[in-house]
Amino acid sequence: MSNPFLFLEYEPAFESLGDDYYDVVAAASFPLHILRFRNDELLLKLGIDPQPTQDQDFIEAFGKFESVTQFLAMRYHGYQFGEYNPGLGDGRGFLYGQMRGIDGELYDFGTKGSGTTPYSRHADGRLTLKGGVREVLAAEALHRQGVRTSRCLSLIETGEKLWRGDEPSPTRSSVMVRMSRSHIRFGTFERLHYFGRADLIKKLLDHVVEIYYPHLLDSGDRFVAFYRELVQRVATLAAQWMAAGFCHGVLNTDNMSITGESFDYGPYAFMPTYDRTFTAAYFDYGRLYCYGNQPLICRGNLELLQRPLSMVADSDSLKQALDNFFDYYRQAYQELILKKLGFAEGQVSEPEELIKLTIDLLKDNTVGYHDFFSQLREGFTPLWRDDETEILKNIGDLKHLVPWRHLYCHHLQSLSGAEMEQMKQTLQQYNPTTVLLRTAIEAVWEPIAAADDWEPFYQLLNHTPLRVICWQVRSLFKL
Ligand SMILES: Nc1ncnc2c1ncn2[C@@H]1O[C@H](COP(=O)(O)OP(=O)(O)OP(=O)(O)O)[C@@H](O)[C@H]1O
Ligand SMILES: [Mg+2]
Repeated sequence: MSNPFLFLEYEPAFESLGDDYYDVVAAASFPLHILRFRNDELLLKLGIDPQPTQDQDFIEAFGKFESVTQFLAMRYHGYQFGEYNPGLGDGRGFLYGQMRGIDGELYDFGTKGSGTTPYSRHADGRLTLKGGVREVLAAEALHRQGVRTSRCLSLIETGEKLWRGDEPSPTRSSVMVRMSRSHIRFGTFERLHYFGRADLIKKLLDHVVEIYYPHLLDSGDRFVAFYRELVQRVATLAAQWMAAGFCHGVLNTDNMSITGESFDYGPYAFMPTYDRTFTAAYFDYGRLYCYGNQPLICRGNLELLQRPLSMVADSDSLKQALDNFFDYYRQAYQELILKKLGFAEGQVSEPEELIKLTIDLLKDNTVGYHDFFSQLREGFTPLWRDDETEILKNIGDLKHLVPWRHLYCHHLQSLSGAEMEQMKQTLQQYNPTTVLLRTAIEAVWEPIAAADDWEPFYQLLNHTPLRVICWQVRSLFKL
């Protein structure tokens, strides 16, 4: 059986823009290739049957880099912690190829840890195995919580010794392949602005609208229409992170995708208790990218993007489009928190007070952010509607609990019996059973580091019952 990755119909969309936007690079060769993770769910999205796909196929394509495509290190700059950095670009990765999913969308395979490029700046071009494990886990956890995110297709251990300041060293190496909706970043446009290339900005914008926003092709000013929709997508993404209790950690403009998708999971963390100052990156001394700042930072990054875009689009219209950011954010955040509380869309007519009281309760007590919602999911019974003292009765003596229970019960009383039944499902769908707190990640990493024991890693990933995947395979291939 031939390797499906070498026979995919790759579509060189980004490559066709020409070499103003990238450098053709070669992959490193590694002393060892052990496949540590393969994402069969993504194969289904590409129309590839996982069953005959061998581990060796992944290794050949995404570890040894046998390929039918050219590898492109994408050029970009970015604002990092507020400072403009013109020395960026893919320094340890490249665009491996682009292909259509069965949904008709164009996807990227992008590598991380695949060797040096002209943008490596004296660094080694590598990814630590722990870094790869962390990125796989984050992407899958966020995906399961409904966050619009890139996902990892494969992680291969590569047998080199790496030296890092933030991991006990030498540490193990890996190479990852990520599937994302695009690796074009805000910083891709910022670089073109830096060089004063309005022509290249226009060409790239035409490409972005054509490929990623085709429904806007007939809009009056399609560049402004693209920006308007991007504002909404990024505001929604920020709301998804906030509801998931997730702190991305490095919201530089080179880590912001023009499709409004979340990606690059380096020093991220899920917060244990509600704390707006919770900060993921140890080097973020000023807490610039703390949990509570994320919406504001996203808005700020969108504002910075107006500089390159205004070289080819009306700047007043761009400014106006950004005015809607916090309306979009608030609406998306409210909907998500209501779902975490078990309510379906439209069931709570004036949700502001309930949401405020819920956040006050989480903020002013030491109850875990995820634990609170887990207890709702586990404890829920339709009887709560008749007796508010039964609601979360074992959670302990919390500040704001009495008024919170009263208000929650009031909203339950407006639901029908059928809606109360549906509530259980909503609570289960929006509140995951496993949360990726730092302790959970360390509990997965320690056995790998100490005894090369990968079982806890696979267990943490294996939420989706096998029968669901089998069913998907069967229905896809009409078995
Ligand atoms: N070990 C390394 N070798 C070479 N370049 C690196 C290395 N680590 C980071 N870089 C470069 O530093 C910049 C910032 O890194 P950052 O951690 O945001 O991105 P990344 O994680 O490498 O990649 P991505 O944003 O695609 O997930 C990027 O240009 C990246 O390519
Ligand atoms: Mg990055």
